[in-house]
Amino acid sequence: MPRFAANLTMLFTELPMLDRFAAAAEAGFTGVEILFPYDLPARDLSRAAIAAGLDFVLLNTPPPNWAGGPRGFAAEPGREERFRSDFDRALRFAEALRARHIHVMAGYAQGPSARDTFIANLRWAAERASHASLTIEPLNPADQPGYFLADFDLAAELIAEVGAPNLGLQYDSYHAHLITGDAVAVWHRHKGIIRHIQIAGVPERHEPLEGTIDYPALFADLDQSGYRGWVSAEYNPAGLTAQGLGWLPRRSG
Ligand SMILES: O=C(O)C(=O)CO
Repeated sequence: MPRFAANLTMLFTELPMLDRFAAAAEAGFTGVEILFPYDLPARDLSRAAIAAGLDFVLLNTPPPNWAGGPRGFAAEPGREERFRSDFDRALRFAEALRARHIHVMAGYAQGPSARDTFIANLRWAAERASHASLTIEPLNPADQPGYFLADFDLAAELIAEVGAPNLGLQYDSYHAHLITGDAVAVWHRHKGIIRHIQIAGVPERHEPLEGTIDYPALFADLDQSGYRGWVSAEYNPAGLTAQGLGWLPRRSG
């Protein structure tokens, strides 16, 4: 079985952030991620993760107002300086939290200049954080209209063009389904460069229980394919988080 992480931005929101760590460990998760952890001190988050015995798996580069708002701006021409200072902030958090991955968010821009800007920013970030693992993730255009990265083949192309060993693909089955209609095919097509996985039920983004994607089969396939990364639960629970965890194999470590 893969290792499972809880996305604490979306799961256990019945509790204050620092209490979500213990709840995730109690539920059987062995790792956590937070989309935008920037409104709490990194040392408090780190202490909570250590106290709960959890690995910190992933955080995102900050959006313009740190903990909310649009999804980054790495592909936005003219905002390179802001990208760099915010990337350094993400890096400081990632180091304090010993986070496995930093997800570099593209932001909202289109066309060749956005592509060039994204590539240049990714090259800069990959070199600056050569010891860190960076990811990029296509988001579906219904949820994030105008987001630059909404295509898995484009993401693969960009990763090849940047050519940095520490840059890989973040595959979210929910976004993959909404973008292509076949999330499992996306996994098979791109598994060679996928270094982080997020899951949700489709199309509602609730629990990955039943429906369009056969998750037990996908988990078995991840094992057979030798996937060594994390699988993160990034969904909006339909009710209380703990009541919807029937899909989670109890021992995921
Ligand atoms: O912003 C989103 O919807 C994401 O999936 C981030 O990982």
